[in-house]
Amino acid sequence: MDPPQQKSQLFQVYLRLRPSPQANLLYPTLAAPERFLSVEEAQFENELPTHVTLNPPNDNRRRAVEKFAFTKVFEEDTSQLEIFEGTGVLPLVEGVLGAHGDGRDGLLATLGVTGSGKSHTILGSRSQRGLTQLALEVLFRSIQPSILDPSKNHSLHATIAASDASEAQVMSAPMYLETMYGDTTQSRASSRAPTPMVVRSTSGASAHFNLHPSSHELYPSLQVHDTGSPKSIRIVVKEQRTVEPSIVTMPSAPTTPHFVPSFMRMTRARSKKSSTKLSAQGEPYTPAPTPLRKKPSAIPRFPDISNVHVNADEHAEYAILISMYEVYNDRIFDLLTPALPGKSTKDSRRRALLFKPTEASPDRKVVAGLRKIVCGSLKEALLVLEAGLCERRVAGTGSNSVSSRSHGFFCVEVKKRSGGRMPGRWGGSTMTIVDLAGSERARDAKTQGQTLQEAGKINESLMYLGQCLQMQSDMGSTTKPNLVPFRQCKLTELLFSNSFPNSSSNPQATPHHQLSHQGSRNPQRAIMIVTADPLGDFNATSQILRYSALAREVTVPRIPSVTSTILASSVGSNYFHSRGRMSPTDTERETMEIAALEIARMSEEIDGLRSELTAEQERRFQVEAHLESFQASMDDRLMERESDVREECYVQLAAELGKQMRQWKTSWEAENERNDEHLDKKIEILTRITDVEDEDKENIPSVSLEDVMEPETENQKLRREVEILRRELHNRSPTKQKSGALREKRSGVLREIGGSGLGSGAGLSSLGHDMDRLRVSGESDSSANSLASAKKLKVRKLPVRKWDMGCEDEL
Ligand SMILES: Nc1ncnc2c1ncn2[C@@H]1O[C@H](COP(=O)(O)OP(=O)(O)OP(=O)(O)O)[C@@H](O)[C@H]1O
Repeated sequence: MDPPQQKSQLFQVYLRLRPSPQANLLYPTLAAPERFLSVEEAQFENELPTHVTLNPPNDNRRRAVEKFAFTKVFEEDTSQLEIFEGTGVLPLVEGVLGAHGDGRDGLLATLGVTGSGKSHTILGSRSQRGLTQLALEVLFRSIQPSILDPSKNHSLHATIAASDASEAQVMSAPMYLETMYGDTTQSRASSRAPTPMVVRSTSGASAHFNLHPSSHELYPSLQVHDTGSPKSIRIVVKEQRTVEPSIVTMPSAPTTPHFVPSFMRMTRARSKKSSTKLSAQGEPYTPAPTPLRKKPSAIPRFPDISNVHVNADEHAEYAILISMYEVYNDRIFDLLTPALPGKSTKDSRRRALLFKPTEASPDRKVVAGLRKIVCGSLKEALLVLEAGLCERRVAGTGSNSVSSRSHGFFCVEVKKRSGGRMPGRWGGSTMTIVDLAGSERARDAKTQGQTLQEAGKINESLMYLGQCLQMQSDMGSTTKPNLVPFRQCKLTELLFSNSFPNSSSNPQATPHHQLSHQGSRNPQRAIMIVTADPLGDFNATSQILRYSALAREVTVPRIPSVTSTILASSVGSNYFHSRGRMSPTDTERETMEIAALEIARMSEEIDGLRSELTAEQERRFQVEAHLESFQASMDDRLMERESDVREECYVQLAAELGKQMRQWKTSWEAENERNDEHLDKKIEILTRITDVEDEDKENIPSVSLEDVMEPETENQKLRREVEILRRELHNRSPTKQKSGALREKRSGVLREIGGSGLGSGAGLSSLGHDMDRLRVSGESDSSANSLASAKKLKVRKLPVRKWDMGCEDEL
C-alpha cells in the first residue's frame, strides 16, 4: 500500500508517536498497557517509515488489524528538531515568503487524541521550542535585511492598515507589549510617558486626550496638525478609500487616558457613508484597565537552528503581522484582545468575531476585526505569542492536566512589497499554525459540566474535520474540491476555505481589479501532524488514524468464521465463475480476502449495533412502562388530592355560610326591632294627632263643601246684604247713619262669618285684607298680600277662634 498521489492532497499528513511516560511512574502498581501500534519498516534505507499497523487488543471482540499510510511516521525518539526538519515546515515558510514571486499561504496543524502531544509538538514546552517558535526564527532570520521595523518606520502602520482587508485593529508590538506586560523598555517610543494634548473641534469645542507618543503608529492615517498654540491641534484623518482628507470634529470631552483604535474603526465605518467628511460623534473611548501580565522570564532556546535559513525575495520589503484567535464552542475569539471583566458575572466577556468576506476581500473569507500586531523582531513576536497563549482556554482533565479546550490559531502574516524609493502595494501571504483541541472520551477524561460541554463541541468539530480529511484523501481519484464538506463548522471552514484555488469565487461579486489580483492567489499548502500515544486509548487513536491517514487497508487477515463462510459461498463461487476462470490469481484472492474481511467486520459491527439497538429498545420499553405506571399512580394521586380539596372547600364553605347566616339573622332581628320601634313611634304620633283632631273637631264647626266651593256666591250674597244695609242707613239721620252703617256692616260681617263657620279660604282672605287695610295704612297692597299669604295657615285657625271667643264690641 503506497500513499496516494500527494499532489492532489490538500494536506501532507505526518504521524508522530509520543514517548510513553516512564512506566513505573504512570503504572506503579498496574501492569503497563499493551502497545497496540507498530511501525512498519521503511521501504528504503535512510528513509523514514510511512506505515503503521494497529493491532487491536486481545479482548473478546473480533477486530480486524488495520494498516495506515502517512507521508512520514516519526517514532517516539524523534526530537523537536527532527520533526521541524522532516515535516516540510521549511518549504512552508519559504512558500509564505515568496522568494520568487507571490507568496503562498501555509497551514500547519496538529491533530490527535487528548494528551497525545499536539501542544508539545507545535508550541513546545518549558525546555524545548515547538514548531511555531522554530518557524518564526527561520522566518525572521530569512527576511532580516529587508524587514521594516514599526518603531523606526512611522508610516508603516498607515500603509499596512490601508492594505488590510480584514477590518483589523493594527497595533505596534512595543505598544501592545506595554499594555500587556507594562514593559517600558521595549522601545524608545514606548519608554516615554503619554503626552497630554487637546483636540479642538471646528466649532470651538475642545477635547482633551493623552495621545500616546507613538499614536502616529497606532493611527496611521491620522495626522496631527499643530495650530501654533501649544494646547490646540487639528486632526485630519486621511481615509484609505477616500480621495480627500477628512476633518474629524471632536466633541468636548473630559481627559481620557488614551486615544484608542476604536476611534479609527468608528471613523472608517462612517466613511462608508460619506466619502469626504467624517464626524466623530462618539465619545472618546476609554480602555478598561487590563491587569498586567507577568513577562515570561526565559524563552527556551533549544533546539538550536541558528544555521537554518530559507530563501526570501531580496528585492522586497517585508513586515510581519501577528494575530491569534481560538475557536471555542464553534465561535471565534481574539486572543490578543484581553477579555473585559463581565458586569454581572465573574466571567470575563469577549466578543465573538466573524469569518466572512469583507468589502476589500469579497471572494475570500477572513476573520474580521482581529487585533494584529506589527512585529519588528523575533523577540517581539515570541512575546506576543506568549501573551496570546495566556488568553487561551485550558483546563485540567482526567486525560491531561493542561488540556486545551479550544482550537488555537496563530497567524503570521508576511506582508511584502517591492522596495525602493517608491514602494509598491502591500501583498503577502499568511502562515497559520493550528493547535487543535484533542478528541476525548468523557469516561476517560472524567469531565463534567462546562468541560464536558466543551468536549462535546470539540469532538463534534473533530468529527467534521475527520469527514473533510477523509474526503480530501479521496481526492486522488476525483477532481471535485467542493466535495469536501468544510462548511459544517467554524473549524473546518477556517482550515479548508483557503485550501482551494479561487475558481469557485463569484466573479460577479468581485470587482475586476480584485478578481485579477485575488484570482491569481495560490491554494494554501497544508501540513497536518497527527500525534498518537501507542499506549493510549486504542479506540480513540484508531478513529483518529482512520480519518487522518492518507490511505488505509486491512493487512492481517484474522478470518472469523463468518468470513470463511462468505469466502466459501460468495467469493469462491459467484465472483470467479462470473469471470469464467477456474482459479483466481493471487492478487484477486488477496483483494477478495480483504473485501471479505471488511464485510465480516462490517457485519460484526452491524451485529453489535443491532444488539445495542435491541438493548436500547428494551430500555425504552421499560422506561415507557415505568412512565405509564407512574402516570397512572399520578392520576390516582391527583384524583385523591382533588376530592380532598373538594371536601376541604365544602367544609370551609359550609362554615362560612353558617357564619353569614347568623350575622344576617342578627342584623335582621335588629332591623325588625328598629322597624317596630319606628312603627310604635308613628302610631303614637298618629294617635296624638287623632286626639288633637278629635279635639279640634269638637271645637271647630263643620264646614260644608258647598260653602267652601262657592265663595263667590257667598260674596255676592254678602255684598247684596251690605248694599241693603247701606240703603237702610241712607234713609236714617246723618249722625246715626255713619255709626249705624258701621255697626250694621260689622254685624253683617259677623253674621256672614257666623253663618259660614270658618268660611272658605277666599272669604277669610278677603277679611284678612280688610283687616290689614284698616290696621296698616300706607302699606302697599302687595306687601299686605304677601303678609296675608305668609300667615295664611295661621289665619285659618287662630283668628277664627279669637273671633269666636271675642265679643262684637272688642272687634
Ligand atoms: N514527544 C514528547 N516528548 C516528551 N513529552 C511529551 C511529548 N509529547 C507529549 N509530551 C508530554 O505529554 C503531556 C501532554 O502533552 P500535550 O499537552 O502536548 O498534549 P495535547 O495533545 O496537546 O493534549 P490536549 O489536546 O488535551 O491539549 C505534556 O506534559 C507533554 O510535555
